[in-house]
Amino acid sequence: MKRKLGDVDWTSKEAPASPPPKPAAATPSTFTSLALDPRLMQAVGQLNYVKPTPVQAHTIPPALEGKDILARAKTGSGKTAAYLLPILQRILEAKDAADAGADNLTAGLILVPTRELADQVHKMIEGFTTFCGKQIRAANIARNISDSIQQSLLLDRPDIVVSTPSRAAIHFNTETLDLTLLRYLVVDEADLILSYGHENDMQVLAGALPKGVQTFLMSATLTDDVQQLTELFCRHPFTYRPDQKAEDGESGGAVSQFYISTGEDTKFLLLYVIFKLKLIKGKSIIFVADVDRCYRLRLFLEQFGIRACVLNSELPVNSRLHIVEEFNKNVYEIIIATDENEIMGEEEDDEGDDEDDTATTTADNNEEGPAKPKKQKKKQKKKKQRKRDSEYGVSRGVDFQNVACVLNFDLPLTAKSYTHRIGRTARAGNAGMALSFIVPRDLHGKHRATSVESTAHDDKVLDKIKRQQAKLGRELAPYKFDMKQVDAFRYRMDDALRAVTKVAVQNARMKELRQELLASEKLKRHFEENPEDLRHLRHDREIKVVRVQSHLKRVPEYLLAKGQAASMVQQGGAAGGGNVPFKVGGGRRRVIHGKGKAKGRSSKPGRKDPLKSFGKSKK
Ligand SMILES: Nc1ncnc2c1ncn2[C@@H]1O[C@H](COP(=O)(O)OP(=O)(O)OP(=O)(O)O)[C@@H](O)[C@H]1O
Repeated sequence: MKRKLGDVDWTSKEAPASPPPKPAAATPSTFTSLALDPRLMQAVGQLNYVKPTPVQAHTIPPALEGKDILARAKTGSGKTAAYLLPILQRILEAKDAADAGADNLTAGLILVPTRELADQVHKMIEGFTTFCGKQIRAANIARNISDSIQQSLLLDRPDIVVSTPSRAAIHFNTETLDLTLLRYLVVDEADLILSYGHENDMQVLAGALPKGVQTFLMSATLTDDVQQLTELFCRHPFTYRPDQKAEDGESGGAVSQFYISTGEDTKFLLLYVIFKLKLIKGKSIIFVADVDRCYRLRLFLEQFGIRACVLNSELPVNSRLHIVEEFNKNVYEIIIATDENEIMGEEEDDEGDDEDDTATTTADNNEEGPAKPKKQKKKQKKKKQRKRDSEYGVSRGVDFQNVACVLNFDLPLTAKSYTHRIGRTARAGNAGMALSFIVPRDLHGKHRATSVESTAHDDKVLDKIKRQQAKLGRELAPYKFDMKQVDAFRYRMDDALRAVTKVAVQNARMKELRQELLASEKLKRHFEENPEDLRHLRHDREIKVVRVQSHLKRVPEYLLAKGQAASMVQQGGAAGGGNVPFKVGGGRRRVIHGKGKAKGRSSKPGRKDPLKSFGKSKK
């Protein structure tokens, strides 16, 4: 266990050899056949889990036998329960058998890269232990609470500690986190943990583990980092790494992926049309390149009466957690998010990167990353001055529930970021769509809305994404709007965009931050005491820093009348490009696919193509 991260030769990207997963026949198809404790089974039932997902079915049995687990399974496939259930089962067994000291030791340590994830995992533990009385106690020490509270939580020797590596290492060093009797270690989002700058902390923790700890490494992609951690923490792990096509087929819920080639200004136009006419049915997450862009989009949409929340590393952690919580309760329909930590961490993918593309592993690479052009470095330096939370993460691991569409308003800089972003939809077997705006080289620069550096790379990144997705048997299809119809909305877009000046964006950013800092204090109490008293605290209030143009809030009839006959969408050229993605919902509704040749026709009888009927919209 005392090996150093740097000791390992990572020239091969293959995971260490291990037996292949057992054949499907040997895997349990129901939770009952997993023979879990009745208290856990009751919770599973309450959570409406009908049967184990493939990763759960394959890994829970060997985990219950005490084997180390290395699991690579797609985003949203249920990896959290795949490690929590066997750990909880074994802790309950130990307690029932009145194992010496079982009541007074920290048996499980779960390491996650971000605070968002720590919160989520802790909530899942609470969910699974609902019927265990006080038998199992878990503490989340990544939370924004004072050191003294963290210490008192740890001194109480919770059965399970959920933490980021840095928090865990701090408490280990001050001897408040006692790992001497640890039995289970989980590294969740293992492909990320090093790229979040946790290398030194992982090293400290690896050296602190007692012999015989059972390790779980869970990841959506297999990178060199995962391999590095495997060597460091695992003993001949049982490896679950299904063929991606089979995985999609088995678990359902693959993401339908589309892209639209467009100019920078037209991105705003399409955004306005898509959301004002409610062309997407259900909740959406819009990803943008940086914090300013969050507010630019929010102010832009606000002028049309479209409310959205922003989510970025600048907001206090309590606000961020509350926003995700409320979004999952369907209080909000649109989140505009940045994933700046990922962008900072991995500006450059190597040519030919695939799903296993390499994340950087320097301890502080949230800020530095690999060598970059001077201009980029300068920009980063500027960003560094802003107060960012390096343990913020939204595109990875966070369980946004029932997201119909991930809209990449700005394309990410790497294919890996793309994979994680689109993983926020089509979770737990649901359908979902990813739509990406691409600014091709020839349209780059022909705009005045804003200059975002990332757009200069869109062509290149799109190629990488396509190659990566093709390897997984998935495809990105072009999607074309009938721009004649869309253009009828352009002057309104122009009016709105003109009002969103740089100063307005800065004011909005400051105003929001002030408000959220105030809210954060309330939220702190809320999280500690009573979750019910903050229903009214909304994060999508109008920011009101630009002049009100009330005419923009409604769409005149004459614009809608034009849409009666023809669909606003022209079907795309590539195979599968005829899909009409814009009717994706939460729950278990499936994407409606058009037939491809017939304009906008739904493949399901009795259901209308929403784009075709947009002329009748009551906007
Ligand atoms: N057996 C199941 N049946 C139904 N829903 C499930 C099941 N297992 C997990 N889920 C739900 O699926 C969603 C995704 O699970 P989870 O967050 O564990 O996925 P993940 O694989 O860790 O995703 P990511 O890689 O993005 O972190 C959660 O809302 C979870 O409650």
